[in-house]
Amino acid sequence: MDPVHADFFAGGAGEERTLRANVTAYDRLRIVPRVLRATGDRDLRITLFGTGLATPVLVAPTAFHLLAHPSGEAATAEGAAAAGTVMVVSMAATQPVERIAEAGGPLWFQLYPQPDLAFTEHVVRRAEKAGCRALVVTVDSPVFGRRERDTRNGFTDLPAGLACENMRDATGRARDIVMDPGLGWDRLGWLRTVTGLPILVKGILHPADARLAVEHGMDGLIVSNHGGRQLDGAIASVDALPAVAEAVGGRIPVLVDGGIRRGTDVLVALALGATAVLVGRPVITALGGGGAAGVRDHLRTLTADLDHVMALAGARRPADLTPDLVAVAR
Ligand SMILES: Cc1cc2nc3c(=O)[nH]c(=O)nc-3n(C[C@H](O)[C@H](O)[C@H](O)COP(=O)(O)O)c2cc1C
Ligand SMILES: O=C(O)C(=O)c1ccccc1
Repeated sequence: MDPVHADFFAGGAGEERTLRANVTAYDRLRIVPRVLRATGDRDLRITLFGTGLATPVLVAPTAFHLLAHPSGEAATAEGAAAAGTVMVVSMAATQPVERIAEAGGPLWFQLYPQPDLAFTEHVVRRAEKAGCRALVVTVDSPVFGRRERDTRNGFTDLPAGLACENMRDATGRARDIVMDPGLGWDRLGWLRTVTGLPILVKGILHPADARLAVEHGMDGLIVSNHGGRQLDGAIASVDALPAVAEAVGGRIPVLVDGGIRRGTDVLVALALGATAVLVGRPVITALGGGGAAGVRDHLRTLTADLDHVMALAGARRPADLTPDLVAVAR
């Protein structure tokens, strides 16, 4: 991979404190296993918004897959489908959602609501028609994070010949994605009138915002700091999870992403109140190294690792994972 693109994928905002914290937070969380629970074989299947999944590990929305592999997002979709899980297609995907959907599903579509409402509605319609089963609205990006690796490398845009294919308007031109500092809950209310798809808000860290998400009729939320790429210094996502899960109180599914690398990380996240987790950078690495098969194998390996550590912790199903199984190391 071009080192400039590798830096784009790997990097975070500012000092990269939050990027690191997402991973190191899991180092401080220890599992308090149960024994003699006679769990037998594990069953990792979950159902989200009516879709049955083989695993509680989903693919997070990430931009520009054609920079990682010549088969791009289509290969990621094929790999996720083979592993029996959801791929969240980024609004900054480098292939059309229709083509990605041909390669595999189930898909959800990630949206940065654009100030141009008619255009936003057009993008939503495309995602719906392509068969996407939920919308993931990213709300942690009122402005674009400052990623200093990209600044140093002079990486500002996609190379010639590549574009955000789902940003094409009626004239066929691919528009730039606008980060909108004017985005508020009213716009999510508007979006609700535009689509019948389930809507998840991505980028919740504060329990008060989690309560607002429920009050505004959101169908799910994702505890996330955008993989440390937006607000450097933001709380690690797994550290924010318990208070958010408590505020939601089981009314809607709570998902989490950021720093999930091992089965034990998934176990801890589910125990602290997540219904499912999403994985970002490891999927890009797997895509770059092995295309669709790489993505499939990565997701299967992570799921097998989860299965293994659940056996060791005395849990049969994701629902068996409760907060008492996690202690903070001193
Ligand atoms: C290269 C890259 C591109 C990303 N692009 C998007 C995006 O287009 N939309 C979005 O909502 N999140 C985006 N994210 C954030 C991810 O969805 C996710 O929150 C994060 O990567 C999870 O952390 P992890 O990489 O440690 O697993 C991106 C992350 C990376 C690393
Ligand atoms: O890099 C990102 O994290 C991201 O969200 C993004 C959004 C738009 C274009 C490119 C990347």
